[in-house]
Amino acid sequence: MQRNQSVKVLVADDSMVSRKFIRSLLEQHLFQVIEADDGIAALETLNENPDITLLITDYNMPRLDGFGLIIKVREQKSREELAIIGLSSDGDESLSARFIKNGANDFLQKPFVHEEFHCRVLTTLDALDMVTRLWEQANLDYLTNVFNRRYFFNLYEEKLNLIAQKKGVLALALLDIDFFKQVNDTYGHDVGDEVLIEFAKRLQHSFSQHFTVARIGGEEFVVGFKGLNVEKAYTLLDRFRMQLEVTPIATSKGSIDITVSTGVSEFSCDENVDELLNRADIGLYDAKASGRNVVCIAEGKPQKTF
Ligand SMILES: Nc1nc2c(ncn2[C@@H]2O[C@H](COP(=O)(O)OP(=O)(O)OP(=O)(O)O)[C@@H](O)[C@H]2O)c(=O)[nH]1
Repeated sequence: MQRNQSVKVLVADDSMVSRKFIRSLLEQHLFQVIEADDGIAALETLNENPDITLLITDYNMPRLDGFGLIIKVREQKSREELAIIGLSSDGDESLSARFIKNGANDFLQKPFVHEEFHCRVLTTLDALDMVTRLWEQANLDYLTNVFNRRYFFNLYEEKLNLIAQKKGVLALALLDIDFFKQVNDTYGHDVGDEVLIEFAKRLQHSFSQHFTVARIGGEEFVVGFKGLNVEKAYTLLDRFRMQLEVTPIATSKGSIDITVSTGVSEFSCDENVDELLNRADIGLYDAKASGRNVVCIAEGKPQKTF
């Protein structure tokens, strides 16, 4: 029940009586309910509320019917992102199979027993939760909860091809916490973990609204700056570096001063992720060699803005 309070369900049905009835069943289980009176209104509502996780849709509706709605929705959202349950009072026995072929997760024939309705909704949402958990285990870093290496490489293989086709720009930063071994040696591995978690939070806070942040190794993180050239990325990264330097990380063993060294490279159309990352690594090597706590543009000289 507690989970249900955060679940938004969209009910698409042209019959107000039917919508109100389904709403009352869902609200008994504390779901948040939104209504739409046909397929077009449902599409608009889904666009305005990207956090809807379940769509319950009737088959016969004016303007756009249940099948048309599902086909349109599935162009944007997979079964793992948005669950759909089809409903119909039409006696056509092939409807359930057609609903599912078109992309519904499940189907219910009207009229239905309340208990069956609740079972279908809960089973569909449980399956969605399980897929989400599996996806998170495969793609998020277990310690810091930012994207992991696997996610980053998969995403960027695709992204670089698209950027090359469109002649877009992208800068890639490789960030490595300075003297991190000393943190572990002085305070213990658990405190080292606390530092990594807070460092990742700060990176996310600074960059993840517009850019991709991932942990790709022990104390190594990447940020992919799609749409930015290396100079613009440098400015953001150097601001991050300065803020980190003056804001110690609070841990269970007290505040710890941390600095970061960063290498940043700009995508050139004929390279893959490994090559781009290798060039950022050359920048990182320069940053470490020049004394750390600095951002270096790949194959360039260490630069500070002050
Ligand atoms: N606590 C913690 N430590 C980790 C984790 N992964 C890697 N490390 C540690 O990170 C440290 C990295 O140390 P080094 O590669 O020697 O680099 P450094 O001490 O940061 O020195 P520079 O990079 O040269 O500034 C090692 O001590 C690893 O054991 C982790 O998940 N948790």
